[in-house]
Amino acid sequence: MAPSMESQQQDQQIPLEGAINGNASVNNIIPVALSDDEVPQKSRVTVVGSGNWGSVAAKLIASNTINFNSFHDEVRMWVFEETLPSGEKLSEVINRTNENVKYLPGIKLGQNVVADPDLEHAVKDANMLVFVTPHQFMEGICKRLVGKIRKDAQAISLIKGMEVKREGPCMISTLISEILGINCCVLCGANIANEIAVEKFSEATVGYRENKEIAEKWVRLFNTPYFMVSSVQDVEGVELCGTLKNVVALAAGFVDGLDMGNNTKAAIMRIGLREMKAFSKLLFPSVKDNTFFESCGVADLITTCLGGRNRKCADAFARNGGKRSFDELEAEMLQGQKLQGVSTAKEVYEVLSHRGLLQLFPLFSTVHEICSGRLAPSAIVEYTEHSARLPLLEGSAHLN
Ligand SMILES: NC(=O)C1=CN([C@@H]2O[C@H](COP(=O)(O)OP(=O)(O)OC[C@H]3O[C@@H](n4cnc5c(N)ncnc54)[C@H](O)[C@@H]3O)[C@@H](O)[C@H]2O)C=CC1
Ligand SMILES: O=C(CO)COP(=O)(O)O
Repeated sequence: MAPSMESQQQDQQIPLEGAINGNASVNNIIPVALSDDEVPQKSRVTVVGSGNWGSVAAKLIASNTINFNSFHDEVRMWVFEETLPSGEKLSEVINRTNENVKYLPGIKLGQNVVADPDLEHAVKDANMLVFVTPHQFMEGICKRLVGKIRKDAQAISLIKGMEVKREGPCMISTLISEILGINCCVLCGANIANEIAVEKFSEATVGYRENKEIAEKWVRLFNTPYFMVSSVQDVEGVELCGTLKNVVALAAGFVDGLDMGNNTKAAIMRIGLREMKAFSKLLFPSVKDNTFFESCGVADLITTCLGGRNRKCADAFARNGGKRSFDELEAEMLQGQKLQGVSTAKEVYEVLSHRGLLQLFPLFSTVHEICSGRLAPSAIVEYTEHSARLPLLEGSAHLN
C-alpha cells in the first residue's frame, strides 16, 4: 500500500544533527531530495502477541505504518497458534479474512497486518518489537528469542503484570531488557481494547527511561486522532499503575457482585489508588506522583473498575459466593482471553508478606485472600473499612 504524499514529504525532511562542519544546529530541518540508496533505513515493526489488545495494537500500528515513510508498511503479528473449532489454524484465518476471529471478531486489522505463527521468523527482521501477551507467558517467550532478534532492536511492553522471583519483584519491561539485552519502554492507559477497536477516543501513556527520542518514535507509531499518546520519563510508574489497577478492579468487581452500590465502589477505587501509589514507591522510590494523574494512572483505574474483564469475573465470583474458581469463570466467560489481576494479587501479596507489610495494604491483601478462598467476598468491605481508617501511606520512607 502506498504511503500518502503528505507523509512522504514529511519524512524527507532530514534533520542535520551535528552536520558537516558543525555549523548546523540540531534543530535545523532542511528539506532535501534523497536518492533511493540515501533514504534512511525504515523501521520494521513486529507485534508479539495477538489477543484482544494485541490485535487492536496491531491495527493501530498498521494504520500509522502505511502513513509514515519511516516505517515499513507491513506489520508482523506473532500468533500463538491454535486450531479453531472449524479445524482451521487461527493464523491462516487471520491472513485470509484480515480479522482475528477468536480474540477480536468483526474488526478488520488492515491489509498490511500479517499473522505469523513462527515466533523466530516473526521477529527476525524487526527493529521495533511490541510485546503484548498475558504477562505469565513472557519469560518463556523472551528465552526463546535470545540471539534471534536484531542487534539494533528496541522494545515496548503493553503488558500489565509483573513476575515475583526469589530475588524480588521484576517488572515485565525489566525482564525483556535483561533477557534480551535491549531497551524497553512501556505503554499503558485507559485502554479497553474493544472500545479502541471501534475507534472511540482514548488516551495512553508511554513510559521511557532516558532517551526521549525513542519515546517519541513509539508515540509516533501509536498515536492516532482517536488514540492520543503522551510520554513520561517514568517506566516503573507507568508499568506499576497498569499492573496494580487490575487488583483494585477485582475488589471493585466483588463490590458489584455484592450489589453494594457506587459509593462503596468509589471508596474501593480511592483506597486502591492510595495503595497503588504506596506500593509503587515502596518498590521504586523514583516513581513520580504525577504519573498517577496520567492516562496510565487514575484513568486506567476508573475504566478497568467500570468495564474490564477483571471486574466482570470478580462480579461473577462474588455472586457465586466464591464457590466457582477464577480459573473456571475465566474459561467460561472469556473464551481464551486471560485475567491478569488474580496472579498479580498473589504476586503483590508475596512481596508484602516477605516484607512484613500486609497490614499496611489491607485492600491488596484481602483481594488475594478472597481470590484464594481464604476469605469470603464480603470481607472486601470489612477490610476496606479498616483501610479507610489507616493513616495516609506516603512513599517508601513511611513504610521502612
Ligand atoms: N484486552 C484489553 O482491553 C487490554 C489488555 N491489556 C494487557 O495486554 C496484555 C495482553 O492481553 P490481551 O491482548 O488482551 O490478550 P487476551 O487475554 O485477549 O488473550 C490471551 C492471549 O494469550 C495467548 N496465549 C494463550 N496461551 C499462550 C501461551 N502458552 N503462550 C503464549 N501466548 C499464549 C492467546 O493466544 C491470546 O493471544 C495483558 O497483559 C493485558 O493486561 C492492556 C490494555 C487493555
Ligand atoms: O487494562 C485494561 C484497560 O486499560 C483492561 O483490563 P481488563 O484486563 O480487566 O479487561
